[in-house]
Amino acid sequence: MSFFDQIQSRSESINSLLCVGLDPHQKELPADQWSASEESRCEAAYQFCKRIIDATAEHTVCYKPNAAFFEALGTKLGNVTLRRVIDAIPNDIPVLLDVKRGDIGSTAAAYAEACYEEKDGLNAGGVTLSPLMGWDSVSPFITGKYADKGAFVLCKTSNPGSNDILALNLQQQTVFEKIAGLANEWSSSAASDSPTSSTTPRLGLVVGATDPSALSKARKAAGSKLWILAPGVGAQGGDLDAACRAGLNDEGTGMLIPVSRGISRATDPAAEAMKLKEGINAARKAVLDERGEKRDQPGDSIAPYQKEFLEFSLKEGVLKFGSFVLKSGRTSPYFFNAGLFSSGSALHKLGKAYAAAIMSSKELVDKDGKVTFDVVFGPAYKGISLGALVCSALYSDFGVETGFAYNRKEAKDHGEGGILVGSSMANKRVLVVDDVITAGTAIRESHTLLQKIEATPVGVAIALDRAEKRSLEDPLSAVQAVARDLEIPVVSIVALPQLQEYLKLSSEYDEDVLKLVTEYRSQYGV
Ligand SMILES: O=c1ccn([C@@H]2O[C@H](COP(=O)(O)O)[C@@H](O)[C@H]2O)c(=O)[nH]1
Repeated sequence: MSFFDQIQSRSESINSLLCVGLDPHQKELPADQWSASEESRCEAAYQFCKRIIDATAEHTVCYKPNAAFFEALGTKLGNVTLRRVIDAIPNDIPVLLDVKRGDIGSTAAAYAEACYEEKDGLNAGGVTLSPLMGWDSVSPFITGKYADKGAFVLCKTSNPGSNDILALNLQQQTVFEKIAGLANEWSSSAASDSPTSSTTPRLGLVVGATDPSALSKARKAAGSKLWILAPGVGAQGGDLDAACRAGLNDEGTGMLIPVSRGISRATDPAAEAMKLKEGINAARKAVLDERGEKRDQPGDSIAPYQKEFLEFSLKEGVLKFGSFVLKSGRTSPYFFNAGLFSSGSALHKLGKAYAAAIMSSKELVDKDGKVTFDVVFGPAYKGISLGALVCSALYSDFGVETGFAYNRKEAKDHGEGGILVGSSMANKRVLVVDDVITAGTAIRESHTLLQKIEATPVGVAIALDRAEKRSLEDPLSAVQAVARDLEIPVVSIVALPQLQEYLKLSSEYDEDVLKLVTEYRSQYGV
């Protein structure tokens, strides 16, 4: 079983997200033993760790010895003691060696041997790494003969100094968000190279429990599959509830809370570990209940990605409030023009919002978390760029690999010819991506085209669903009519209820705007 599979399976079987740290600080060892000799220092450190292991084994998902404290014991026996400690850990408990390595590929390969080799190395199952030297410094730890190992890369560490570099702003995101996104990409590409083609992640992130806002951004940037190691609860003062709210994935897991001094300095480490495990589980339950309640508010609640989408749509002028006469003759208090998404940052965010909507939908993701389509199809013209953005964001944010195809409006009679370009769609399940559905004509045309080439259309993703009746005599919206006639789900990033909800929560708009949108919804909404 791979490292992260072991973490997952042990976490489930003992119902815990606790990771016990093994840090034999000099201060915690008897002073006379420390000063007597390297041998006695090492024996004291070993006994210190063994006592914690014996007291906490039933509560911890894994153990995290920090190499620094063992190196500090002495050059003769420091590493030997670390290996003795690792050997004292029961076989069914994974060992995460906190070494924070990072070096050029050939040196990283030597570090990996030292950390992982069973005979002459430390026999760890996973490690912590610095990602700042890039993919070639990380890959030796998780590919080739170490494909079953795993690594947590430093993303936004728990110390105050983590703001000096990791929180700096790049063009569209912070350094740590960039790291989170890269870790997701690296993890997927490492997994796709493997002969077993397992989709289990190979990488996780270290994001301090001391910064819940960073935790939430890192979770968003990394997607829901990567495990986050969130140190800082206990001696560093991190807020457990806030950290869980920000970092847990949709299933209320995907996060390990490592605690070292908070356990080793307790008078009863066993009781403290149990208390921590239960405290973490109570926080998980509260978060899931909170999220469940939100989900239960039919149609109106607004997810973070939806709020963000509305915010940047307003900023870009794509979404406007005012008085707009529509083709239908109705006067609408808002107007949405996706053609105005015209900057790199807006397009990047747009793709991410579509991907988040698709991955949050019950209709396009099966119960095992797999998408129900093989190819993303962008119909000409607007759908072409949208489809490409969606396909790319599904991969970068969720590690979901699909094909991409689009059509030309005019068949080409030279070169590759024909009207379809990109991934083959025959006998494949296809998701159609477009901006909005007005009358539904374009989507119906795409549907006919796909059926002609023996592709199976399985859904449509759009940016905004106006969710309004087509006419007062026809109670269905254009989206509902498409879904009914074509018998496929239509998923949107947002619909009219979220727009209304956004206005309720936002302090930026005049109350009149909310009033007009509310009136419009009650008059025309489905
Ligand atoms: O961002 C980070 C990365 C690693 N650590 C390590 O975790 C433990 C925390 O010890 P506590 O006693 O629970 O505070 C320690 O080994 C650190 O080196 C971290 O704290 N923050």
